[in-house]
Amino acid sequence: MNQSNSFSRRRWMAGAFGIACFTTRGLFADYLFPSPSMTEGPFYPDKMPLDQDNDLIIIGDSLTPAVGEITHLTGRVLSTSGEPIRNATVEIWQCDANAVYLHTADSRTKQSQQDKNFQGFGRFETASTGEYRFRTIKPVPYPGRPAGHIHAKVKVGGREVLTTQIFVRGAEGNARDGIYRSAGDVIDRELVTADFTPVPGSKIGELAASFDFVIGRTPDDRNFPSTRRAPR
Ligand SMILES: O=C(O)c1ccc(O)c(O)c1
Repeated sequence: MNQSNSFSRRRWMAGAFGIACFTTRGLFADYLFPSPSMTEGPFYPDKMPLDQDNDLIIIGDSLTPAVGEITHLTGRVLSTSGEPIRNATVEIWQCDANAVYLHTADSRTKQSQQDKNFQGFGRFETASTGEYRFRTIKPVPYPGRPAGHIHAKVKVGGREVLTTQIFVRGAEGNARDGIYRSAGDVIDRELVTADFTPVPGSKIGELAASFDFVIGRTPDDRNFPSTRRAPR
């Protein structure tokens, strides 16, 4: 075996190795699981509140906060390859502590129960890190919906790219909630569930919840479970 032959054989092997790595990269690449889409439900606000900021606890410059367990909901908007998505608009809406939505079909019949200090809807636009934050309340059950949940919608460039819901890990009503159960398999339910944990040192019992919105589909989608991992 002469020198050049050996050299070219090594080159060929290196080339083949490179091609093999390239072609298998798709199988072994690490993609985030896309957030499952879930129903918008009947109560996306039909009349937007004047205050649509990311603090749902205080309306305008009111001094009276909403009733409920104050929750700092934070997270990121990401692509399935883990890139932060900037200029994404995250909208959330949920019923108040008395289970009344900011929607005339709901509040009309429950006016006296409505918490007038709960904003019911909020918006946040992401910057380059894809991060968002809201101050809201821990969601409570709604008649017929035993699992408390926060509705969410993500828009990019004005286009709706995801409508989903955020559920509370360990909530007693989860197992009885038809919409939670229909989210998909156990992984899908995991992907729409967040821990609501006490904020260390908070004297008023605030909670923190972290939830990433992962937009899109993995190239291999549902075929290679080993390549899918849950958002943190
Ligand atoms: O179908 C319903 O009645 C219903 C009620 C409340 C919700 O938040 C929802 O998503 C659906």
